[in-house]
Formats: sequence, structure tokens, C-alpha cells
Amino acid sequence: MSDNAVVRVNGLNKKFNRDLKGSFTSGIRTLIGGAFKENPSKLKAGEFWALRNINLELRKGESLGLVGVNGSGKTTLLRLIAGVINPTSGTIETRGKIAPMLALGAGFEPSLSGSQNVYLNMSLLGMTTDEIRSSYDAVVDFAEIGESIDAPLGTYSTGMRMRLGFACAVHTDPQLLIVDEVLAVGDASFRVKCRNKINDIRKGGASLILVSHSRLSIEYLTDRAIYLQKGQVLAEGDSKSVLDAYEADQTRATREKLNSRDKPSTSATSIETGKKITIDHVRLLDNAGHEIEQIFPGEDLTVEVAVTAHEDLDECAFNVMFKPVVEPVVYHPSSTRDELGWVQITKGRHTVRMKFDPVIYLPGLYSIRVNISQGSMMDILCHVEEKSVRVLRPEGKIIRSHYIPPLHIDLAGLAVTAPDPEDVDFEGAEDL
Ligand SMILES: Nc1ncnc2c1ncn2[C@@H]1O[C@H](COP(=O)(O)OP(=O)(O)OP(=O)(O)O)[C@@H](O)[C@H]1O
Repeated sequence: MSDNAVVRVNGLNKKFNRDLKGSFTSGIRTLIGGAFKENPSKLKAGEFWALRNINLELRKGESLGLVGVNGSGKTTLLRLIAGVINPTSGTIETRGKIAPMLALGAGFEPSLSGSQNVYLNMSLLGMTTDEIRSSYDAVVDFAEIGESIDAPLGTYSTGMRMRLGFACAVHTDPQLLIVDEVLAVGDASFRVKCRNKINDIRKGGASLILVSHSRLSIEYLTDRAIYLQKGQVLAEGDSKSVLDAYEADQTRATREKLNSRDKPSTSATSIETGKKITIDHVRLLDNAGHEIEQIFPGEDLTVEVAVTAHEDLDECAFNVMFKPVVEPVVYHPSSTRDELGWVQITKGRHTVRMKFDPVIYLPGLYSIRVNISQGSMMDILCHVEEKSVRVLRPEGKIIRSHYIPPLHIDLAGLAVTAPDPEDVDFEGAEDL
């Protein structure tokens, strides 16, 4: 391992067994090593590769982000580096103390007091009794446990246990922080305290490996990132380009999923009540009438709906639903409620355009549903869900609001310089 390396992973493979019994047996085999002389590169029934041929090196002071969809192997990699589980094959070398923030407080003993658990936990993390004694007050103070520190840990709430676990981990003078996802430790102010503590440790020269589904956390807190897919490294490099690759894949996957569902051109797949009207196509247009797939917040978006009515229809409405791919519906405009009243659709072909002015979404991927309803009970005559639009994040901006109001700020003559991303204050902006 090179002089300033903190972690070096070489040809790492990890297999698991899908069924519980097999998982237990292979766990025992891994623990007792080569006694069974099984071939580690072969998969037996029920086994699968959670990680395949992983190589990485992390140097002192560097921070690495891990991204990938659920089940891609991020946590497994963290647990292997933290030494919680053993690899099937390959090597992991680490240098210095590691503060693993994975299952916080998982190693606590419920029958012992909080205080006794501090000694137990910190000694497992590599601290001597003298070192623990000298940082004990700081740990208890940080965890905000108060007098309960002398009560049995079994009486603590989950939040208290996690706070104590976090406090122990960060007071071990670690050279490497291993942080899994959201630090859902306590309330918002405690989370801010945790994040600031992590930043302090990093400023002291420690390295960081972070798993997060938050683009902001990865982009701003890590120098490099690895994109894992089905246990393999799909992309590696500076965090921004890795995130772009990851998000592009997600967009593609979502679009394919949407397209494989309701095909608007074949009325057979759209939901219809009777055969009164068919949606021929839905297109998303910019102000120049060009078909688009992505916009920036604040830009206009027109949803064009072409229909063929098979008879005259009255009391109709064109409804659009913008649905963030991971959130509930946030915006649900309708020609009836928002503007015009009932629409009379005469038999024949029509192309209706609905322009939303301006689009006020958070950056992210949205699916767009269109339906045509009839009457005050809003019977759905025809329904499609086929389009997705990506709202882009303007370079260098943090956007937390659905509406982006213009900023009027009087700096009273103060000078302005471009911020270093590392100096951006995340307080209250994003959970790590
Ligand atoms: N002890 C285990 N036994 C069997 N399978 C496991 C075990 N631990 C993890 N897995 C499986 O290994 C794969 C990788 O899991 P892992 O938790 O590393 O993914 P992840 O990328 O961290 O996912 P998430 O984003 O949901 O946390 C998953 O299919 C998971 O079900």
C-alpha cells in the first residue's frame, strides 16, 4: 500500500446466498476460511455476487462517494472495508483507526449502562482505556444523553442509542470515516451537529467514504465517486461526472419503463371507458415548438395532446398530472379548473396545447400523465402515461424550493467572490 493510502482494495469479490440457511452456511464457511476447500470463484445454488472485482485506493484526506440503485452493493462494500464482514476473495488493506457509521450502536450490550457501553464500544473501535477515559466526557456531552448515561442501554430509545453510537465513533480520532446514507440520528439540530463534526474530522486530514442517494451530498462532500451496478464498478472518476452517468442511466431506465406501459398511439393500451375518444400523441414542447425532454426550472413547458374524438363530446376536460418519479403528485393542472370551463370536443381530430408558465419544479425526473375526463364526476374517457421530463439543476445552484423566487439582495457595497464548493454552508440545506 502506498505511503499515503488509507484504504486499498484489490480484486475484491463477495458472494451471498439468497436463502437464509445457505446464507448461514456460507457465513460459517467464510469465518473458518479454507477448511471446506470450496472454490471461491464458483457460485452454488442460491448464491450470487454482491460485489465483483472491486479495486480502489483512497489516500489520506481524500473522500470517496458510492452511488448506485438499491441492492447494487454499496453497503456491502462499506461493511467489508470496515471489517464487519469478510470478503469471499481479494484483499482489503486499511491504515489507521476507522470510524464506521453503519449500524450505529449495533454492538451495544442492552444489559450494561450507557457509560459501560461507551467503554465497550470505543475499545472495540481500537481505543485504549486511558484514551476512552480522557474523551469520555466529550462523548457523553456530544450524545446529549444526560443522566440516562448510567441507566441500562436497554431502556434507551433507538435515537438515543444511535446518538451514543455516533458519539463513540467520532471521538476515536479516526483516520477514515465510513458513513452510510442519511445520518438519521436524532432531530434536525443533532444531524447538523453530526455533519459539522464529520467536517471537522475531515478538516483534520481524515478520509471519508460516503454512501448517499443525495446528489448534493456526493457532489459537495466527495472528491471522487464510484458508480456500482449489480456489484460491479460501472463508472469511476470525479464525483460530478459519475453522478451524471448514474442519473443518465436512471433517466433512461425510467423512460423505458414509462414507454413500456401506456403506448398512446395504440388505443388498446390506453385506459378507455367506451370508445369515445383516443389520445393520438402527447408531446412536450418548448416556446419555439421543438419537442424537448429536459428543461431548467423557470422555463416554459407546453404539453401538446392530439386526440381523435369518435363522436361529439361535451363537458370535457384535458387534465395533466406531473408526477415526480419518487414523490407524490405536486402539480395537477386541468383545463376545467384552471382556465376555461368545460370543453366541447367535436367529432374528429384536434391538437390541444397546454402551456405552463413558468415551470416551477425542483430539479429531478417527472413523469407526465394526460387524461381526458367528462362531467363533474370526471369520468376518465382516455388516459396515457408516457412522457418524462427532466428538470435540470442550473450549474452551481442549490434548489430546495418548488418555486424559485427572484433574489433581491442589497449587499450594502460588500464585495462578492465565487465560493469554493467546500465552503458552501449546508446547514439546513440538505441532510447528509
Ligand atoms: N447478509 C446477506 N445475505 C444475503 N444477501 C445479502 C446480505 N447482505 C446484503 N445482501 C444482498 O446483497 C445485495 C447488495 O446489498 P447492499 O445492501 O450492499 O446494497 P446497497 O447498494 O447498499 O443497497 P441500498 O441502497 O438499498 O442500501 C442485495 O441484493 C442484498 O439483498
